[in-house]
Amino acid sequence: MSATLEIRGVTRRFGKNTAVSDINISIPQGEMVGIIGRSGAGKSTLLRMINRLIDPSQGSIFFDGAEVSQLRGSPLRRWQRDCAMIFQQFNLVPRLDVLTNVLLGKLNHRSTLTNMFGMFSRAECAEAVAALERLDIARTALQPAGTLSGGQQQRVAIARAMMQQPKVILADEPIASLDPLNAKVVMDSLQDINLREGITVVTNLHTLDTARTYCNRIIGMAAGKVVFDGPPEELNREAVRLVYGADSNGGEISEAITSTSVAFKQKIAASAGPLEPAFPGY
Ligand SMILES: Nc1ncnc2c1ncn2[C@@H]1O[C@H](COP(=O)(O)OP(=O)(O)OP(=O)(O)O)[C@@H](O)[C@H]1O
Repeated sequence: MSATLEIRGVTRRFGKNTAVSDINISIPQGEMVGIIGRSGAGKSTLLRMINRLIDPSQGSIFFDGAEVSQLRGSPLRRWQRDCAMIFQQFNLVPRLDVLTNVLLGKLNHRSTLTNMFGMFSRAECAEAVAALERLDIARTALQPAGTLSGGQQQRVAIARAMMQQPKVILADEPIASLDPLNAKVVMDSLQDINLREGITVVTNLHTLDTARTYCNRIIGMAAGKVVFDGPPEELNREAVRLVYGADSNGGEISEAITSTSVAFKQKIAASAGPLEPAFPGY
């Protein structure tokens, strides 16, 4: 069954500041969508509204025809299970072992009573190990999660998300804290899940080349609005300028400064002079 995520006229204000302004997006099931934009463009706020970590000030969000922006109680918990979230800082419990962290993804599937006893079934443990194996980190299963590298921790977070058997995965800057090689492993994993399970993936990304490489649709945000929505091949120089703006000297934004990929780093190193980022964080 194909389920579409619909964002209709969604606005979010914080006091007088409008973080997200009248956004309309329709995402059919199975798309891999990258949301790009400068810091403060409203990317995280948008994802957090979809998952209902915060509520819209105006507008509605629908999934498979149901208005998720109105859900309360157990239907809301079901939506938050169907719509798994991955964060830049992994959000694991560092002192708990990796396997238990992954099993925590099952909590929303179980009754409060079962959760109180804290017991996981053999089938759930086997599922968690299989999720870790798929992400090539099963050997870390009994280590405290806090002892793993950033890249490994993000893979644990993805395994935990998979335990929710989600229909949608929202990833908020999933590779922003990782070195380029770990970033690639994490993006490869998200892409594999998208392609093999048909799970919709919507991910905020700081780096344009990552969005181009992995996403079949790119949404560019600037000042809370969608200023680009299309396939990577349509994201031309003019569209990039709309999303990121001109630099402080009025010059063009170079794609390389929105990149952390190994290929771009090598290109920068080989270029004639040092490339100063026009704004920090990109
Ligand atoms: N809880 C909050 N309270 C007040 N203002 C907020 C809150 N969350 C976000 N904002 C504001 O909303 C705007 C959009 O922030 P948001 O974090 O969504 O941007 P972003 O594009 O995700 O940026 P970044 O890439 O730096 O994470 C910013 O002006 C931010 O200061």
